[in-house]
Amino acid sequence: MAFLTLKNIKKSYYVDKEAFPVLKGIDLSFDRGEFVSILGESGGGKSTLMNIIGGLDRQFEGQVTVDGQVLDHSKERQLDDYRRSTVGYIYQSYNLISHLTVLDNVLVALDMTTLSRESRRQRALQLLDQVGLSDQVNKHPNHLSGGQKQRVAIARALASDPQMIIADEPTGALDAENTQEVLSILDGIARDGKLVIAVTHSQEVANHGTRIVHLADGKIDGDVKLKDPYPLPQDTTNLQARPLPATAAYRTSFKHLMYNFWRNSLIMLGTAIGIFAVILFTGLGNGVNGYIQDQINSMANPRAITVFRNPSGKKMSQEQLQASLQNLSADPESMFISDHDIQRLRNLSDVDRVETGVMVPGFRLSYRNMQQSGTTMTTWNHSVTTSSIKQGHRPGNGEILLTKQQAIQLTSAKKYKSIIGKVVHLNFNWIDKNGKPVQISSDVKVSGLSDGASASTSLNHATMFKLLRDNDATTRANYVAVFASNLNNVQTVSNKIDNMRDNNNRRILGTVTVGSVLKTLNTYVHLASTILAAIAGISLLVSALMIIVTMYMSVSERTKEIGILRALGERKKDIRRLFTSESILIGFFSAILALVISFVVTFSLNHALYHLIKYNIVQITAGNIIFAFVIAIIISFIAALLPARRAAKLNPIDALAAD
Ligand SMILES: Nc1ncnc2c1ncn2[C@@H]1O[C@H](COP(=O)(O)OP(=O)(O)OP(=O)(O)O)[C@@H](O)[C@H]1O
Repeated sequence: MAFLTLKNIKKSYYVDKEAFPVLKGIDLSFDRGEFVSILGESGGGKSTLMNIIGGLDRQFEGQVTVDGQVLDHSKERQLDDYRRSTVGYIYQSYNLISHLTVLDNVLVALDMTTLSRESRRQRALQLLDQVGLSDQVNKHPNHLSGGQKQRVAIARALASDPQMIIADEPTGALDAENTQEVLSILDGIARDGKLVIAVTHSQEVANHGTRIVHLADGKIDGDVKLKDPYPLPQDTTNLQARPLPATAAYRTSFKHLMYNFWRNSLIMLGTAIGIFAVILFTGLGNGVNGYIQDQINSMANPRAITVFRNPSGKKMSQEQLQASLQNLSADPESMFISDHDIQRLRNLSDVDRVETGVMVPGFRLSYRNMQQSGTTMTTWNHSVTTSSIKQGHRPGNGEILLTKQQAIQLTSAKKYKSIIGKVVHLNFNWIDKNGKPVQISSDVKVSGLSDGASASTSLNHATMFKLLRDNDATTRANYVAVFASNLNNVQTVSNKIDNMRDNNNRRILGTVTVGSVLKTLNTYVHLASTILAAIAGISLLVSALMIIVTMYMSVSERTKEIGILRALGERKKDIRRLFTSESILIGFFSAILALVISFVVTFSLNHALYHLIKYNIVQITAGNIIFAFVIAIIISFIAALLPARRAAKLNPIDALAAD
């Protein structure tokens, strides 16, 4: 049984629905060990026939049987396997892949065999040695002569050890010497027991073979046997073919990326700038958030919840509650918190400590002949951090902490610090147990000065209570500082306090937390950094468009390569992956570049601003880095989808015909 049989092959091309018959019923059979030349006039359909035999053309009538198996042209997969394992192509115009070295051009075919990586390399080197190119393996094709190029193409065609070599005018572009060399190589291939079918215009070339088939007007009009086919060798173990592994696609993409290094570097730089902007703005958002938190925490204990009486009995916002503090002077009694309620606060879960305090809405200070009126004086509690004391220390027994402003008013802008340690006279009104007004007045020593913003004028608890008791004033608390056991509990505890009800189901207490102020601030910062990151996202979108354009350009530049790879047996999927993998590599390297830029800029910004704010204002987290990589890879993958799809859909014959 013949190795290859063609039965009644008919093929027409259609131009504007008009059929142009090219092959009009071809019946041929070929054996291994034959070197068949196909002769015929130009336009006679020789290349068309070769494409059908080679499994590149699926639109024809008739039957092709190879090694006893009928090729099913409706099954693309089967044809891919057939081209990969059974056919090797040699073209007039060599069709080497220009961005790959001579060695890599041969390895492209070997990647689709089951040989180990090292064996593939060894085989490629051995084949190149056979065609006399062992000293050219690392050159790129454009540095080779025509004859050398054709020998690389022959080595590539033989790489996967196919049973059949199809050569379309293999010597058409070669001089006499190179023609002789190529012909003797082809002859050697047939001697090795393979079927060689070569299309040629030259009778002289044709005479080299074992058989000449003549094609005219779409039919066979001559079939002359010059010699017997070469005998088949005893050892017929063939290489096993396999589909192209993904790693090979990534390797080829990487090489292509490197081949167009400068162009790709610019694209990566463009993409990296977009990713960098996203990283920077999110890092800046983190930094500003942290900075504000740090600032507030240095002034007030974030676990502290300041509790006041809720005079309305209804739900109140923090602002409404603070506004209601004017009741402290208008109706002080309405603001006292009962012992029972304080006990309820102490009984709450997740609470570390409860400190009762008194807040006095107005007071007067005198020092020597200077007078000063203040609006709020409180008992010192642990919600205020000592860092808000700028000079001196927190008030001890018989002491008072003033604000810097008060000190200036009682002395002068220059000598205000001199008041620390001096005795001032304090005077304020409060009420007794029956609600009658009481005047309180006493000498107190200035312990220190606060910045005024985070700590008001304060006495310690013992001093305040002693003053009140000595003057028969009530010592009932009108505010309580409650400390949550940890930061995460602040909101829950605060909500519980806000929700405490009396017998009439009216709310009793209201809370003020630093955390909620912080939360509002952070919401704004978060919003601002999200907006900035979204703007940066637009530049990412531009980067994605840039990748799409580049990939489309790459597809049209590499159309011929797509044809070559399809002829070698690559599937549509492999072609798609060729482009998606390149794009993903671009995304990946862009992300690395973006990270380098981000770290340099972050370091410089933080370094430049540190002495101003004592804080690293840009803070890039591991999450930001992972996000940058994920987004870069997703964007580059999506950007490559359409171009890759277009590449995969190309008809291999049209792709091979591309310039
Ligand atoms: N895609 C196509 N669409 C329409 N007509 C085509 C197409 N490809 C080839 N043809 C036509 O089919 C005929 C046969 O072409 P083919 O390339 O097979 O001839 P050939 O014998 O190989 O010619 P040559 O020796 O000049 O290379 C020619 O007339 C050509 O114009």
